[in-house]
Amino acid sequence: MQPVTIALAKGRPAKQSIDLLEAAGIHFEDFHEKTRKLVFFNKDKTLRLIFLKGMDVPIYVEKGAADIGIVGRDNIIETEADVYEILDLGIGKCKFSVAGKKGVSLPDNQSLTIGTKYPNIAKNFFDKRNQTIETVHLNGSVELAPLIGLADYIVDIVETGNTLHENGLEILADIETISTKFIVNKASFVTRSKEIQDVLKKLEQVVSEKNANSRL
Ligand SMILES: Nc1ncnc2c1ncn2[C@@H]1O[C@H](COP(=O)(O)OP(=O)(O)OP(=O)(O)O)[C@@H](O)[C@H]1O
Ligand SMILES: O=P(O)(O)OC[C@H]1O[C@H](OP(=O)(O)OP(=O)(O)O)[C@H](O)[C@@H]1O
Repeated sequence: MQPVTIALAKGRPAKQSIDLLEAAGIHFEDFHEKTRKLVFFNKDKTLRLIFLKGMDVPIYVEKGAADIGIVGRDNIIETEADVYEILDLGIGKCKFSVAGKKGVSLPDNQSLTIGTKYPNIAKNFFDKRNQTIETVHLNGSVELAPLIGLADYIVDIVETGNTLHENGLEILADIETISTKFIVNKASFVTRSKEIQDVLKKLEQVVSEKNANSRL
């Protein structure tokens, strides 16, 4: 039998995701924080872990190249992947916001230029306001765009708000909250149900214990 493949997003929440798997008793051999390897197996080779860019995780899962994905909801919404979103892992918590230079308002009656890593999310938000936008698709340091005059506003992730604050920007509207999700390929959910439920139940247990402890 093929191993069940778990696609895990590299980047910020990767360490916390691995810690959750470990706490659930799911260990991958030879894995260590500084490794450059991208594929790992558990001891009995029933599970395979692959590391990839967050934006690629929902694609791998939708196409069945991975059965399970552990990835930020930002990537799921942006890619519009057709997958089951099963469990909120309670990590990687942040939100999507529209921001601009301090003191500048967000007009609702004119076309705007928006700098963002997430053009679909930006477009969907402004579509709902019946507002046309031109997006400038950026790959990072998005907060620079309004400062340098590349775009009037940005749509980006905000966690502490420090990056906005330190660059003289402020939130003008909140779009939605984000966290890291456990997603599953729709066909695998049926064909590999037993193996997937086994991983899911272990993670659910760890997440609910963490939530209970944080309420104490
Ligand atoms: N400031 C933040 N606070 C909390 N979670 C964040 C923050 N920024 C990003 N995230 C979450 O962590 C995931 C990975 O973010 P990170 O910025 O580390 O990715 P990255 O690897 O730099 O991105 P890219 O894939 O664009 O190179 C995001 O998809 C999002 O879900
Ligand atoms: O509200 P804060 O806690 O300041 O976090 C928000 C920042 O974190 C993310 O960027 P990241 O650090 O991933 O860098 P990037 O510019 O390469 O996307 C995001 O794009 C913001 O810039």
